[in-house]
Amino acid sequence: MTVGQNERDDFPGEIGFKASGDAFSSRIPMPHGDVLNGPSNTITAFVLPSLEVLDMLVFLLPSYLVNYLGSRTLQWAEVAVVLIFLFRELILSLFLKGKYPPGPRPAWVVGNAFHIPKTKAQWTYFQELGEKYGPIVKLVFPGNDIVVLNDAEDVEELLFKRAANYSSRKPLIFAGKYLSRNKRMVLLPYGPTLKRQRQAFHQMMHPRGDVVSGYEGMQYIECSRLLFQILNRPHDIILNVKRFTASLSFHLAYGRFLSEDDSDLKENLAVLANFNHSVQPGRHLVDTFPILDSKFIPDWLKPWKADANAKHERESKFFLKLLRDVKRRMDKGGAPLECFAARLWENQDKNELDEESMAYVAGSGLQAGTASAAGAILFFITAMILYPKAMRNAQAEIDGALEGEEGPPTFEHIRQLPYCVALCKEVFRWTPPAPLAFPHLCDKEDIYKGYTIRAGTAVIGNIWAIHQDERVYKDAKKFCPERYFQAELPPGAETDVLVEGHYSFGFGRRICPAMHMGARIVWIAIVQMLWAFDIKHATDQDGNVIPVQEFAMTTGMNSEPEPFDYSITPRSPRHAKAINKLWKNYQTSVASS
Ligand code: HEM
Repeated sequence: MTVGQNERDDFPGEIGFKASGDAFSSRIPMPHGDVLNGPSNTITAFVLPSLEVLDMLVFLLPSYLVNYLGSRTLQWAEVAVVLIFLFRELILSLFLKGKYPPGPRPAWVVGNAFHIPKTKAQWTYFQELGEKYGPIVKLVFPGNDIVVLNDAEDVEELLFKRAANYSSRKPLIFAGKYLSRNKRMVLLPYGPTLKRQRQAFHQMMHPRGDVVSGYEGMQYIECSRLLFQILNRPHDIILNVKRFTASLSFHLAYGRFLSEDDSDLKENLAVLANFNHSVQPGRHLVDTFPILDSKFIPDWLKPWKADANAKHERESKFFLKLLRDVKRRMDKGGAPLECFAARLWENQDKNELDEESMAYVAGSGLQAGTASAAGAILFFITAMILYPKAMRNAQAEIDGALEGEEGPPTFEHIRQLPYCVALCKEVFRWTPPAPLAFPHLCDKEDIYKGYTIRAGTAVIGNIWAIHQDERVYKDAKKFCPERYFQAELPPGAETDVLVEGHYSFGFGRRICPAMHMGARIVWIAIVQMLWAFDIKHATDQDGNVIPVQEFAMTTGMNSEPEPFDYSITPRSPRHAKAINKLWKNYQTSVASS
């Protein structure tokens, strides 16, 4: 079946994209070309499955014949293989050429599985494919295809406008069925469970009587801790930034500070590492060949299952402990708790979520907030080293806005800091912290620009490539806040402005449900660090500058800069004094909490 365009959004609990009429609003104003929708091609519905059968035959036939019919028939097997091969090539050239998006030629049986680099950033590989084959590229994987979209126009059409068909996720056996027991939001297929979880997330983002700004108090506390720690342990910047985002996410999720002995932090990072590891493409064979999970295969032949179950036990215990602790504090009475988990307990009946699902919703908040925001802040630091003029412009703007105030800027200053707003947006564009977002799944066969996209295809929006499009972003490789600069922000734009003009928070109905919160976390950390510190190249013993390699970044679902050398120093003794004073004040409230 071919899916119609612009199906209505009937999916409540969404924030971050506006349903205007039948279409989703676009992140970037793009010149939309005509979409060349061809008719549904019925031949392909039969031809492609037949090709897969042929591949299977080629793979299985020789061993079958040798095993069951004896070695004399081997010659016949060889002839059969050659004939099937020729027949397959004929079908390919006669019927399929041009029906599917182009891409690297798949190998038999394994398709393009071994073409995707494991160590090099996958987004640059997909970008290179885009340059070679055109913006829409197809890769063949056993079990399902991948279509990569390297152009904003195609992302806008498929992932936003046709979101009704492109908002699911590929079912993952290891990470989804066993490790997360089908409760982790980011892996949920499109359907009622996802709807309930996103609805719950939406409520959490709206603390009592106010919107995301209701969580500002804890953001100031964690920011002042970050500044204090950088001042006192400047060599540990990566750890300091990660502790900041983990601590803040923890605070937002459970309404308390991380334990002083770091046990919460370590457990959170260990659980997060288990998950990130298990969703890497090709990590578990069972996700490529789901038949390996068949009930006819005994458990002792599935060692991966015990591994997934053990990891589930660990994370579920951690998330449940934290959730129940919030309930205990709520039952004790006193001031109402302002955190995600408290919102979940209050709305338990309305949301129809069981206890473990609630634990996973709050846990998802904790974990998703930790990695992406840290990546963005670390990329900001590399940008300041490489583009000192941007840093000086931002600092001059901050100094002008504060007019002799003692402390750092707050959210109240956002309208007076349009250059800093532009700088933060440019960080999201220049080096998106989740460069491939998370693959969406095509539910029903679709035709787009004359290409068939089969049901079950994973569709990846390559944020990296889209953000490097020279037609939209001139000198795209350069960090240039000026491209976003608006001297005056439109009234009421404070919440939206940071998430507009780029795709760093993903697409359509799976767009990051905490994008406003995430963007504000990055903004406040950036402006307070700019107020407090000068960030520069490090120098060696002879005073030579130690270079920082632009775009040297880790690969995986989330990305951050590879370790780099830097120098970070307080801008003046006055700033150092103010940082110490601020943290001392907050420390008293931390100690009494
Ligand atoms: C700079 C900060 C952040 C960035 C850049 C970011 C980016 C993203 C991206 C790219 C996705 C995938 C979207 C897609 O599939 O199209 C995502 C999903 C998600 N994010 Fe964020 N995020 C950030 C902060 C946060 C925070 C603070 C939270 C929680 C408090 C959060 C919670 C989630 C969740 C639960 C999902 C899964 C949504 C779904 O699958 O339906 N994120 N985020």
